Amino acid sequence: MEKKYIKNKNGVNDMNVFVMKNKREASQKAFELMKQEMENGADVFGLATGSTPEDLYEIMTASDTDFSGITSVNLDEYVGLSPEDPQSYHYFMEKHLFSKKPFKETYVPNGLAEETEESARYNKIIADNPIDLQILGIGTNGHIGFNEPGASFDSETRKVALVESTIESNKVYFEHEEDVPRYAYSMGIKSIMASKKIILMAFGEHKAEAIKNMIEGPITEDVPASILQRHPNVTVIVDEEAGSLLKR
Ligand SMILES: N[C@@H]1[C@@H](O)[C@H](O)[C@@H](COP(=O)(O)O)O[C@@H]1O
Repeated sequence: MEKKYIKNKNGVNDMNVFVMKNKREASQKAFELMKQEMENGADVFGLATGSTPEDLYEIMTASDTDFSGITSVNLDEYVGLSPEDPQSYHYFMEKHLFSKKPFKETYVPNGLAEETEESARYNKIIADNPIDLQILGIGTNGHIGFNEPGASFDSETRKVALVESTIESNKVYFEHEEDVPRYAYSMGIKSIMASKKIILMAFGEHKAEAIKNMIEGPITEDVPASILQRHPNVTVIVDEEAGSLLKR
């Protein structure tokens, strides 16, 4: 089952919003859009971590689609974690996708690198590999990547401090709360906005408020994802729970 809403906004771009029955169907939809983009020549993907894209990555790995011509650029990484650390986003990407499907090139920020050098290195990677299709999740507070509320819409890759609610949400992935890193390297909002197309997915009731604010609320740095209203090509794919507060 699929319902499509185009949210008309005065003076800003329309967003394609698909409300799907569940995460599986939503991820299948995202995969179809991804394949369409590949047929249209897309060869650089911006990729995300977290529970949101897990099913999409599973569908990608189970498919016979060839990704060996695709370059991927990930959104973020925890500062202080090595790529081999099972809690790192490097490890997550290897486990869920890269170890199963060969890509041409894969980039993730290096959590062990020094701040200034790493930010410059990653900004150059993004400049050299303009993103055709960016996959996004969303935090319960409306963050994208690790761009927390208050992040400048002009931001590029940099070291960011995670806010308390993000640490709280992410502690389920760690044995002890004090193990959750307090900082991350994150692609900035300006770089996310530079991608040609964006697919943002969200699942579960706990995301409903963020989805409503992102699509129907004012464009404000207090809700980082609200900037997507200004992007010319965004598709939002949610399950019924995450879409439950949207106006029909
Ligand atoms: N930095 C990541 C984001 O890229 C992700 O979209 C979000 C939601 O996570 P989840 O998909 O697990 O709900 O939070 C994390 O903190």
